[in-house]
Amino acid sequence: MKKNKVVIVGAGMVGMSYAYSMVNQGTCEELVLIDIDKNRTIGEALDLNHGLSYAPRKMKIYSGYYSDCSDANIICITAGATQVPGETRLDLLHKNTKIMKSIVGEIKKTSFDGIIIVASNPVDIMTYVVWKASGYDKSKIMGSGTTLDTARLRFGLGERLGVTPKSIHAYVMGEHGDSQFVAWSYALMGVQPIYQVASKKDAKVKFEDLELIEDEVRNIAYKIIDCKKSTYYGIGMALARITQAILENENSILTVSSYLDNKYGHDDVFIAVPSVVNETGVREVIELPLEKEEKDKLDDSIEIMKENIAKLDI
Ligand SMILES: NC(=O)C1=CN([C@@H]2O[C@H](COP(=O)(O)OP(=O)(O)OC[C@H]3O[C@@H](n4cnc5c(N)ncnc54)[C@H](O)[C@@H]3O)[C@@H](O)[C@H]2O)C=CC1
Ligand SMILES: CC(=O)C(=O)O
Repeated sequence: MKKNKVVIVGAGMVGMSYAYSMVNQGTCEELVLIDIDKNRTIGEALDLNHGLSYAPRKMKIYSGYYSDCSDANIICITAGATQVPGETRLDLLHKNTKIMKSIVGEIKKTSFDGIIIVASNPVDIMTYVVWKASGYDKSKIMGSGTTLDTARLRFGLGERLGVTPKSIHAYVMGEHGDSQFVAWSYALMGVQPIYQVASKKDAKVKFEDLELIEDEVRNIAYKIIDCKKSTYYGIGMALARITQAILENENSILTVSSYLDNKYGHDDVFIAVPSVVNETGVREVIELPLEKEEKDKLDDSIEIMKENIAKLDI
């Protein structure tokens, strides 16, 4: 039987927040850290090991090498450059493409046949790059997509409506970036459509607030980057959630960045859409009949992805 093993490539703020979330949640049995900064992985592995006395399960955590990928269930790529204030995620396109290609080159030298999760930005395009450069099955590669933005939306709506984010069932779709959008026509508070909630006379969230909330979600990473240079706890938790869905064969619906194989009228692109995630990777992309305005936004987002992919040599 295969081990329950995760390899993180990129032991920076995102990689280590993800690792810390997994140690706290007992997500996997074996956790390997890889980074071009070998010393950093040694220090991080020691630090995490010192928390194991208080963790929910026994784990093996160590600084490793690409050869450790061979029998891994999941490789999560969190390596790469980050935005500085004023930069968009798309500004990282060329720098991080180079890094993705070099990492995939190393992974390909091993007999790895598990699932790859990509978090490095611009994540939808980096997921495409990893797929193209690896030649692996498209269903076995996914990006973190808008799992973080979806969590931000649920938090923002939950706060305003006075309910836990866990009872908000709403999705951010499209690019993990400036062209993302909320599929409001499918947003629910519990079992009540948000449109219905917002139409009440004494509503805590009114129709005119929806656009403001959507803008806030779209732009909140810029605010965090201005305040503290980068964002990492939220994505760390989102990556741990995706990992759990894979390792536990959950068939959970998550807005990962998935390959569109003639879905939503598109192909040859990875973009965030609700997808069923299990031990095989993306089992299925869910094709929602979107309202026209939402479908136009998805089309625009995909167009931006394709324009940027066309600039790359992969
Ligand atoms: N998908 C999402 O929702 C989010 C994505 N990100 C992205 O995650 C990425 C990482 O961000 P941070 O961890 O904050 O950056 P960081 O600078 O803290 O860490 C990056 C790590 O990557 C390592 N690295 C660079 N090139 C490498 C290579 N070729 N092989 C192995 N390791 C390499 C560096 O040594 C460093 O330790 C960025 O691209 C950032 O934009 C950040 C937040 C949310
Ligand atoms: C940096 C980034 O992609 C985020 O926090 O959404």
